[in-house]
Amino acid sequence: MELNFTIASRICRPHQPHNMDHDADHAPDPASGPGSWSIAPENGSIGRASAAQARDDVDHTEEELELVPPVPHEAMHEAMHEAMDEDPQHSGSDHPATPMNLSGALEKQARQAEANANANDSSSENATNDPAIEELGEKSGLALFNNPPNLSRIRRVLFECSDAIEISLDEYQTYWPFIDNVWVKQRSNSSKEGHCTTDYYMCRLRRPTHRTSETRPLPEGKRPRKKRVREGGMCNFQIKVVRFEGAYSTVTIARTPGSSDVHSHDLDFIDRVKRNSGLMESARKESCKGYLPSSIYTKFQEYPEMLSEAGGRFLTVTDVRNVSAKWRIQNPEVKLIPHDGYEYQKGHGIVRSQGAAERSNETISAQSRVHPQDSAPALPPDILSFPQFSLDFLQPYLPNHADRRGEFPHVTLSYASSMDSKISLRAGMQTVLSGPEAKLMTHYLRSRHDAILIGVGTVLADNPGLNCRLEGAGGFGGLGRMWQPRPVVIDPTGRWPVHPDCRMLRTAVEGKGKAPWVVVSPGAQINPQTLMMLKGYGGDFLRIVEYNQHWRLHWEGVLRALASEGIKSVMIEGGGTVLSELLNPEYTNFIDSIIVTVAPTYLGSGGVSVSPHSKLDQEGNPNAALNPREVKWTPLGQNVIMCGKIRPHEEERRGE
Ligand SMILES: NC(=O)C1=CN([C@@H]2O[C@H](COP(=O)(O)OP(=O)(O)OC[C@H]3O[C@@H](n4cnc5c(N)ncnc54)[C@H](OP(=O)(O)O)[C@@H]3O)[C@@H](O)[C@H]2O)C=CC1
Ligand SMILES: Nc1nc(O)c(N)c(N[C@@H]2O[C@H](COP(=O)(O)O)[C@@H](O)[C@H]2O)n1
Repeated sequence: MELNFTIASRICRPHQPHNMDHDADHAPDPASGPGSWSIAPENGSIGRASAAQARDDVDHTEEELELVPPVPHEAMHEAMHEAMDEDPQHSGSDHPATPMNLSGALEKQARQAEANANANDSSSENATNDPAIEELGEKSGLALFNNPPNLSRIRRVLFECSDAIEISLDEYQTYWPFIDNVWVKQRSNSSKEGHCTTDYYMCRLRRPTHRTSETRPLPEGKRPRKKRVREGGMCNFQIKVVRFEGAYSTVTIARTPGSSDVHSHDLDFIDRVKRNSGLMESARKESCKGYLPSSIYTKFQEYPEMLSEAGGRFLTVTDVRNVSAKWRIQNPEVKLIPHDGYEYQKGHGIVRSQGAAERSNETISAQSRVHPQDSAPALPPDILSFPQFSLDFLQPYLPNHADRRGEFPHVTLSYASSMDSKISLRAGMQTVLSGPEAKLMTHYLRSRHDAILIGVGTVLADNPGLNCRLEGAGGFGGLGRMWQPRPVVIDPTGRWPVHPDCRMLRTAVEGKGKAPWVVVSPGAQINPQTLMMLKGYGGDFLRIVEYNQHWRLHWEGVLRALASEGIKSVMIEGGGTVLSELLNPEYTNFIDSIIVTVAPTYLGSGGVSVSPHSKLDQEGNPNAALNPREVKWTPLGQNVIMCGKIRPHEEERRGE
C-alpha cells in the first residue's frame, strides 16, 4: 500500500522578516526563498544574479569581492557589557543592567574611541602611543576614513537593489550610512511586539526640492517664497527596508511593487546631489579633533580612491565646513589648526609645509605600497581561497535555471568515495576523502545550489557547517546570508537534538550560513521550545506528509516541498542511506546530475557504502543498477572527479 498525501507544511509560518503578514504592500517577497546566485570561476567573485541574469551569466569584469568581516558574537557581547559598565545609568547596584542594543553599544564604543582620540589630541598634539600604527594609518588613509571593506561594490549593490537583499543587522548598520544619501524615508511601520520595523524609502530624485530664496528680513506675516531647485519625479525607484530584531537579527531590502526596475540615473549623480552620512561622519571625526575644514578637505583629497569608495568624489570644502560648524557651536573656544605638516599659505589655502614635502613623497610612494586591506581586520580562519584552477568541466552538470521544471528543483548528488565505494570508515564517523582541491570544488558546488541536503545520520556523525566558505561568499567577504545555501536535514522522527552549539546554528549566528530546515514526518514529536529556538535562528521544521510503503518519506514529496519553499536547486551530499536510496530506479527521474570525488584508497568492508539495490535484466540475469550518461572524468589533485547525468532524456522517459 502506498500512502500519498500531497502537501508539506511548515509547522507554522516562520518568524522571519520576509514572511511578515502585517506588511500591507507585501507582494510575494523574492527574499523568502533562497535566490539564485553565482560565482565567476575566473575572478572568484560571488554574488546574487539578477532576475534577468542566468546563473552562468556573470560579469567577470566586476572587481573581486573582499572581506566583509563579520562582527564576532563574543566581541559584540563584550562591547555591550563594557558599554553598560561604563554607563552611569547602568552602573551601581541600584540599577540592574538592562541590555543595550547593538547599535547603542557600538555607538557608545565609537563615542568612547572618539573621546580617547580627543584626549590624545589635546595632550600630545595628535600623537598616538604606537607610532607604527599612526604611520600606517596616515599612509593608507585609514586613519581618516571609516570605510568598511569592499565598500564601493556594496554601495552599488545597495543602490541597485536589483534583487531582494538579506543582510545581517551588523552589515546594515555598517553599510547603510554610506548609501543613505540615495534615499528619502516615506513612512515606517512597526509590528506590535516591536521586533520588526518596515521603513519605506523613495529615491531622492523622486521628491521635488525647494530652497527659500529670500535673503532680506521679511515683513511680518509674509512667508518666504520658495524656489524649486529640482523637479520631482525624476526617478521612481522605491524600496522597503524590513528590520527584524530577534535571536536571528536580519534586514531585508527589496523594491516595493510600485517601483521602477532601475534608477533613472547612476550613483555618481546622487553622490553629486547629496553626501552620505558615512562619509560625513569621517569629516565630523576630523572636525572634532579641531582641524580646519580646509585642512580636512585637503587631507581627504590626498586619498582619492578611499574618498571615491566612500561616495565622496563630489565632496566640497563647504560640506566639511558645515559639519565643522556644528561642532564649533559646542566648542567655540577652540582655535582650529591645520593638520600636522600642513600650513595656510595666502592665495593657496592649506598646503603641505616645506619640511613635510619630502616626507610627503615618502608617504605617497608608501601609499601605493600599503593597501588599505593590509591592515583590515583578519579573514575568518575557516575561509577558503577561490579555486585558481578551472572548474569548467562541471558546467554541464550544474543547475541551469533557464530550463527548470517548476515543480521540482535541480538535484545534484555529490559525495566523496573510496575506490570500494565507501564514504566513511564506519557509520557515525567522519572520514576525509577529498584533497584540498576537491574540497574547494565542493564548496564551489555548494555556492551553485540553493540548498544542501543530508540525512540525520550525517548530522549526528559530522556536525557539519554545510555553508560555502569560499572567499566572496556571504560571511566570507560577501554580503549577507542570502548568498549562502540552505542546509536541509532529513530527520523523520526528529532525533537530531538541534542545539545552539551545533555548527549549523553557530554558523548562522556568525552570519556565515543559513540555519537549517529539518524535514520531519507527520508523527514526529517536536518539542515546542526546540521549534521556537530553531525559528529564532532563521531555521524551521518542514513536515512532509507523503511517505512510501516502508513508512519512509517520499522523495518526490520532499523535493516538491523544497521547490514550493523557493529552492530551485539542491545538492545532496549524503550519507550512505540517503544516496543509496536515491540511486534506485524509482528516483532516477528526480536526479539530474551526479558528481563523485573518487579518492585513491580502499576503506574496507566495515565502511559506509553507497550502493543502490541490485537489478536483474528481463531474463533474470544480474545487471548494472544504474549507468550515468554523458560521463566525464577529470583528475583534481589526488582525486578524480566523475561527473554524469542521471535523469533520462525526455524521449527515453516516454519510451521512444
Ligand atoms: N564522504 C562523503 O562525501 C560523505 C560521507 N558521509 C558519511 O556518511 C555517514 C552517514 O551515513 P548514514 O549513517 O547512512 O546516514 P544518512 O546521513 O544517510 O542518514 C540516514 C537517516 O536519514 C533518514 N532518512 C534517510 N532517507 C530517508 C527517507 N527516505 N525517509 C525517511 N528518513 C530517511 C533516516 O533516519 P531515521 O533512522 O531516523 O529514520 C536514516 O536513518 C557518516 O559517517 C558521514 O560521515 C556523509 C555525507 C558525505
Ligand atoms: N566532498 C566531501 N569530501 C569528504 O571527504 C567528506 N568527508 C565530505 N563530507 C561531507 O561534507 C560535510 C562536512 O561539511 P562541512 O565542512 O562541515 O561544511 C559532511 O557532513 C558531509 O556531508 N564531503
